[in-house]
Amino acid sequence: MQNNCIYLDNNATTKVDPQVVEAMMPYLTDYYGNPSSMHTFGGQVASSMKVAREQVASLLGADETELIFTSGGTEGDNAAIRSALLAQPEKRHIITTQVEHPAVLNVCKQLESQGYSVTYLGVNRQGQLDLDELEASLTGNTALVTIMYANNETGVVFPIEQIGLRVKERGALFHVDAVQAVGKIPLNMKTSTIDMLTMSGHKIHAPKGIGALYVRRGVRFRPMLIGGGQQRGRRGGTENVAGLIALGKAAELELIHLEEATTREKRLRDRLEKTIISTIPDCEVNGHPTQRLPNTTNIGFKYIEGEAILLLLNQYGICASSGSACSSGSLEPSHVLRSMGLPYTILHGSIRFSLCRYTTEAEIDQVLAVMPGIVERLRALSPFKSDEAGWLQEQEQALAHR
Ligand SMILES: Cc1ncc(COP(=O)(O)O)c(C=O)c1O
Ligand code: FES
Repeated sequence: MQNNCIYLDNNATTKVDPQVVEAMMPYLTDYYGNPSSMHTFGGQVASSMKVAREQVASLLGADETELIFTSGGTEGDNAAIRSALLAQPEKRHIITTQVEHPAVLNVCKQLESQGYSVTYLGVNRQGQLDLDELEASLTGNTALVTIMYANNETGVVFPIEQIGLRVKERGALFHVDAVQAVGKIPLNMKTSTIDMLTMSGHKIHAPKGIGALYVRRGVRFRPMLIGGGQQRGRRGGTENVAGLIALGKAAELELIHLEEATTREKRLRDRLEKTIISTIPDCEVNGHPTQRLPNTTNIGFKYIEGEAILLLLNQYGICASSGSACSSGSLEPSHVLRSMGLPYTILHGSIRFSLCRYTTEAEIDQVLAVMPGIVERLRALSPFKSDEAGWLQEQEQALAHR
């Protein structure tokens, strides 16, 4: 297996930090007791879990009792949405956006088939929401507003607190999928309007399959997993102890590196992005120039296929992506870029680079060294440019009719 690549796909998943591995290892070997057991052997594990809970709580500015450990982002999103509806059976309306992760969108679609009505807010060309549209959609029947903090594909950040104020005015619950924001944006639940917030371990250098859902004290929670009384009855099942310890350590490290994410990573991202835009013709950044995560850039290269760029980058040992990990490979253009109303050529020629604290100057240099050649090579082969106008019109029309 190849593991010496230049890894610029950190929004898909991240490398587990060696300190995280070290912290979790004893819980896979020596400390295997059940945290719910009466004996000291299990009790020790329960104490370590409490420390992990406090570490995660610190990263979110939450109280440790407000956290439910989950299997990751997908479970957190599902549990939050279902809980909000079960807790308010009289309300039948949900508001979300067109650019959410499938863990929210597909749940909403299923709920529609069960009689709920769902408003999918649109975004503009820069990926931003219209807050007036949100306000106009809110009614007394709205049970839940579920909106992501930052988009996984473009990195566009939504004005979550401004949204939250409007949601609270109308008495709806506010859930935020912050899977991509945690560790990249400072969060403080104590001063926030957010009622529930989803996070996932594997985006912050912890392993896959662990995450947490924050539920504000006082917000009624209806569990999705019902079983033993673990996690104060809010998620049955013996805890993923090693994963949980890992999440705690990863959260502690994210807090230490938060400043770095917003300075060093951003500087590297900006250099990558600016150099590409200024040296390669016919390309542009997708998403708002500043309301964006510090580590993400999504760039559209006209007249070529994003997948083709990725294959050539891969030959140089560079990992990037087009769209999101779960839908790439489908060749369907990204639902996020489509919602932004991007023209056909950019829609198909877009790729995402997402950095992390391990990304180096030298790695960015290497990407910058190969990108112009890759784009030039593909454009030379591209049938699009020769009969650009006619071809484009055809494609735009085809898309409009889907
Ligand atoms: C915004 C967002 N939400 C949810 C998820 C799902 O998280 P997980 O893979 O932990 O289920 C992801 C992961 O890709 C994501 O980017
Ligand atoms: S599950 Fe990660 S991008 Fe879809």
